Amino acid sequence: MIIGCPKEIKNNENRVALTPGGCLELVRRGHTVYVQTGAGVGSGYDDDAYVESGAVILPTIEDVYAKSETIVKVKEPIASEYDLIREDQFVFTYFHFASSKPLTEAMIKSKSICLAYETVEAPNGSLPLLVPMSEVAGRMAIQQGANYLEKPKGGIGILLGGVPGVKPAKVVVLGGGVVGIQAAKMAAGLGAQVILMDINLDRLRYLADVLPANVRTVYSSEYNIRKELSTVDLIVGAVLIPGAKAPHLITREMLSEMRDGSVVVDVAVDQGGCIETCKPTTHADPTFVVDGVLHYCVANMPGAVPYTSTLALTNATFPYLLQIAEKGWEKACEDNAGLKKGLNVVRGEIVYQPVADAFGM
Ligand SMILES: NC(=O)C1=CN([C@@H]2O[C@H](COP(=O)(O)OP(=O)(O)OC[C@H]3O[C@@H](n4cnc5c(N)ncnc54)[C@H](O)[C@@H]3O)[C@@H](O)[C@H]2O)C=CC1
Ligand SMILES: CC(=O)C(=O)O
Ligand SMILES: [Mg+2]
Repeated sequence: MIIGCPKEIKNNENRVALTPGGCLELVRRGHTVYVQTGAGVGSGYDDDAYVESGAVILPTIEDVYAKSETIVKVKEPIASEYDLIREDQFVFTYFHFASSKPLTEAMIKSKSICLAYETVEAPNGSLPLLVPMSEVAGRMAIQQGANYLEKPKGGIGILLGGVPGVKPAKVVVLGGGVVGIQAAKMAAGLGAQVILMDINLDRLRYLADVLPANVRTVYSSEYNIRKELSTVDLIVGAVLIPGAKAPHLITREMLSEMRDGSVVVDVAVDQGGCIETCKPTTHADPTFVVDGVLHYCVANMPGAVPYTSTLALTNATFPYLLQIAEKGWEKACEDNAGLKKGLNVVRGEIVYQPVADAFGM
């Protein structure tokens, strides 16, 4: 198979979808690997490392798309890439279709095959290609939240853990999945008073068992969320309904109950965000203020820590890429029902129901 790995072009996206180690495994098995020059630099891999692993370096993104049957990348194609993707080309990456109608329409029009990392399922129903980046983003959410709570950054001016004799900050985490548990652990470790909300009672039982005493689990409802708004310092948005547009757990109207200088970090922004006022931001310009509340809504948080994220991501994606390379995507999906769940758009049609529902298509 001919596999191409372009350089990511989203703002401050420093991850790369294929490491030299992965490249070596593919080339050994007789596959051809094209890597765009500089694709790995942000993650610590120069072109020479790929050449030593048997890859061919191409000078432009156009070359990579034109010469490859399969494209493996990290983030969703952005507008300048839409026209590079062609009929029958197989694209393996994060897509987050439900948050972007233009992307969905462009991929339908391309007649390519789009297999989205974020909806691939493991036999136990977990999302193995989302988990590692959610682990990164969950941890980062607290680092970022703590930073923006500082006064010079626009925050209310509170230290997450407080100090002896002075109370800590209050952190509310909406969604107790992978992002949620990592965020809660980090915030608790720093000494904050943490409230972790979910609607899955079994999950709440588990969270209550494994998390420290300064994390309180609460059933997620509008009533329970509203009760915290006037006293919360930091809210982390971490809900997910796989493949679907995120539900708005905090509406524009509810936001007005929060204090000036309080912070929301809506990690769920890649699926549209669970705070109504959230809109995607970049690492270059990560925040904006609505009604006195500082919003951090970066859609590619792990892109800022590529030395961690590239390895964590490719450890998970590579075994699937190998199945696709060895068998072709159709046979690989036939043999692996969880991989097949990643198919979102195939040759001009949406094949993933929550994406179709998001746009009434
Ligand atoms: N911005 C970024 O850079 C990144 C964003 N993400 C995103 O973070 C979000 C969360 O991902 P994960 O934690 O991996 O998902 P997950 O599936 O592990 O957890 C989601 C949790 O939300 C809960 N939930 C659903 N509806 C709820 C409600 N109404 N109230 C409270 N909880 C509710 C579920 O029960 C589940 O426990 C996703 O949108 C994911 O794509 C992940 C990584 C990076
Ligand atoms: C999952 C996601 O949005 C990211 O890793 O950038
Ligand atoms: Mg206000």
